[in-house]
Amino acid sequence: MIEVESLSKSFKVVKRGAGIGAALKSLFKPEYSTVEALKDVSFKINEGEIVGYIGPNGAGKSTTIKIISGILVPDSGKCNILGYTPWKNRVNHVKNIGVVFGQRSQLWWDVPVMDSFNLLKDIYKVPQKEFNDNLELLTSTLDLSSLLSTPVRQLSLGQRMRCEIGASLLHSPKILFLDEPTIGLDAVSKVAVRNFIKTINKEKKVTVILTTHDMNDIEALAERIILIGKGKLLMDGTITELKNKFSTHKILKVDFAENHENIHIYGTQIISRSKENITLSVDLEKIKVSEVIGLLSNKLDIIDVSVESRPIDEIIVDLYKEYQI
Ligand SMILES: Nc1ncnc2c1ncn2[C@@H]1O[C@H](COP(=O)(O)OP(=O)(O)OP(=O)(O)O)[C@@H](O)[C@H]1O
Repeated sequence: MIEVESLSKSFKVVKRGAGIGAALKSLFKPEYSTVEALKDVSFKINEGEIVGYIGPNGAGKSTTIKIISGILVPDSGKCNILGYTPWKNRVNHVKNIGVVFGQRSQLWWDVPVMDSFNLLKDIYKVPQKEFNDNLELLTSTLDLSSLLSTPVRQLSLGQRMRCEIGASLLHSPKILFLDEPTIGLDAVSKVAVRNFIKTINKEKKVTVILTTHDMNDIEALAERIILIGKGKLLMDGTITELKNKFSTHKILKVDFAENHENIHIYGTQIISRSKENITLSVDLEKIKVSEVIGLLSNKLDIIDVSVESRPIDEIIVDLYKEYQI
């Protein structure tokens, strides 16, 4: 469905020093340097996937999204999305895709949201019946009814983002590119946006490419992640593979009836303890969590047990460290 092959893109930027002298010099005698934003990036994405496209600041994520949505032309490489090359067949390509840039609005600032929706209907030539059906679905699932008559500039960030996502789907695209869709949203709005993305992926089979720094978005939505750093594609795999690779420890919390025993179990480290509970870090390469629970239950009257994996944010930090990005 989406085939990207050896994409490369560099930007020529003017070198600038600090101060007025340097500014004047760069105006009259500019010196240039080249930023290689993408170097030989290739991947394939199948219909119905939700792929998290991640990497640190400046990695090349937005550049990729801009190229595959047809906004930017790469220096070299190929891209085939549902039979079209985005930057060559823009008119046909944009009918297949919806794009949301969390940091930028596609809605007209001073007019009510509904007017923007109607304009998009005309731009994309959406048949009236399809538009009405989509509008009804989007209004109910994204809770837009009270927002449609409000000018965009009067909306809160969360309200605007719900309208942006609605706007991107009015023409029933098969693919959705989301660039930081939950940036700045509160917890409730984030969950609402995530649930909505899951719903349209399941029910309408919309394929989603999601770039975000919020690893909870990735964990909640994406089964597969593609990691990019310094313009290069570094890893392409499932979240489970990633977790297995970096989750060498689990946190085990055990509540028990009062106890005074000293607990020493091979492969574990005590993080905290009191009379009624203990928190252990379990080294999975040395011992299984179930074995630790078994050993503890021989000695103690256990009331409750919980096992936690390492938070995904910490795993990503390790991942970035491993690739030195
Ligand atoms: N229009 C431009 N002109 C010059 N350099 C650019 C331009 N757009 C991007 N770059 C450079 O290309 C590199 C990749 O930028 P890009 O915006 O794709 O990164 P990103 O992964 O989306 O980062 P972030 O997470 O910070 O949004 C950066 O070094 C950036 O400075």
